[in-house]
Amino acid sequence: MTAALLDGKAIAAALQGEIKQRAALFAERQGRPPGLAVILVGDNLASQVYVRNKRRACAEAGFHSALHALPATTTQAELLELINRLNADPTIDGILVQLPLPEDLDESAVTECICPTKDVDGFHPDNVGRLVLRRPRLRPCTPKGIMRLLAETGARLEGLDAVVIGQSNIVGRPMALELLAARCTVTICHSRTRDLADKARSADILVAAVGRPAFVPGDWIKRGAILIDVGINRLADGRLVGDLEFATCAERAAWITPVPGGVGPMTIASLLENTLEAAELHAGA
Ligand SMILES: NC(=O)C1=CN([C@@H]2O[C@H](COP(=O)(O)OP(=O)(O)OC[C@H]3O[C@@H](n4cnc5c(N)ncnc54)[C@H](OP(=O)(O)O)[C@@H]3O)[C@@H](O)[C@H]2O)C=CC1
Ligand SMILES: Nc1nc(=O)c2c([nH]1)NC[C@@H]1CN(c3ccc(C(=O)N[C@@H](CCC(=O)O)C(=O)O)cc3)C=[N+]21
Ligand SMILES: [Mg+2]
Repeated sequence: MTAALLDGKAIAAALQGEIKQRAALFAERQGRPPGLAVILVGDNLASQVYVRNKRRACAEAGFHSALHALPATTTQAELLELINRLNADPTIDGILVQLPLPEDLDESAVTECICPTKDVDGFHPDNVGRLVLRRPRLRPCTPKGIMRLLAETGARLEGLDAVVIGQSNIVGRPMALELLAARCTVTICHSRTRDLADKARSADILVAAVGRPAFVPGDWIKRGAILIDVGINRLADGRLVGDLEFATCAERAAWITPVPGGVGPMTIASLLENTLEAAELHAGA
């Protein structure tokens, strides 16, 4: 078997086309477009690339976007003051603070300062709690985008064995909750997991969110599995690769996401979708 490619780039482009139309309708009715504020603290190079991609997507979809690029020396008080100003700004529907933050800043205090209806990352405890309770409002972008990719396979998810490698707040945990809501049987693995290869081999759906190049070899893959590669790893030669050993994994799987062009573009499409949903909440639409 050779896996079919789950083309995130193409699926995200189609989604963004629909979002653009909905945004135009919103702007016509409300007299303003949906607005996203992105806060970037310090000069992390990868973060600059992602932020550029996010702002480009906003422009293409007809959203208002405002970049707040702050120096690495920004204090916690200054950052919270900016967030409070954006919380009160009626032209801004979504606020995204690019992570990771420089060491001296407190990520959870910053996340909790964002108004939950403007939390387009879905990281605020209110939104996390809502996801746990299966009454989601704003859902974390990467897992949300992945659920859309899974829908594109046409597979019936109910009852499938899903294995998530990685338990971070931004990817692994919300991913597991999304899969559970779809009534998969979910296993979450991490750096202390024993017999990881066996766990992976049991997976009908395998999501790798580790951050190590080619971490998952082909002989960990069940034949016919759906493989989702979240990892974004920049090699010394400049190439971008995922967490899966792509060629050997693709030999066994039914579906596989490429890196680049898989999960990354879906994350950005979900961010736009969340910003539009937040705008609709704010407009009472
Ligand atoms: N495509 C996209 O849209 C996005 C891509 N990413 C990428 O996804 C990757 C993961 O991101 P993120 O979740 O933030 O990363 P984190 O570093 O926060 O989490 C990595 C997870 O992998 C686990 N892990 C590390 N080593 C092993 C190991 N040897 N065996 C099993 N598990 C292990 C860690 O376990 P433990 O908890 O025990 O330490 C942790 O849970 C990165 O490459 C990141 O760049 C992230 C966000 C969006
Ligand atoms: N508050 C916050 N929200 C995030 O959503 C968030 C974050 N912080 N910090 C970092 C991670 C990472 N992330 C990515 C988004 C897009 C691509 C993306 O566009 N990837 C392209 C290629 C990008 C490239 O060329 O480097 C692709 O996979 O095809 C990747 C990674 C969002 N994150
Ligand atoms: Mg992290």
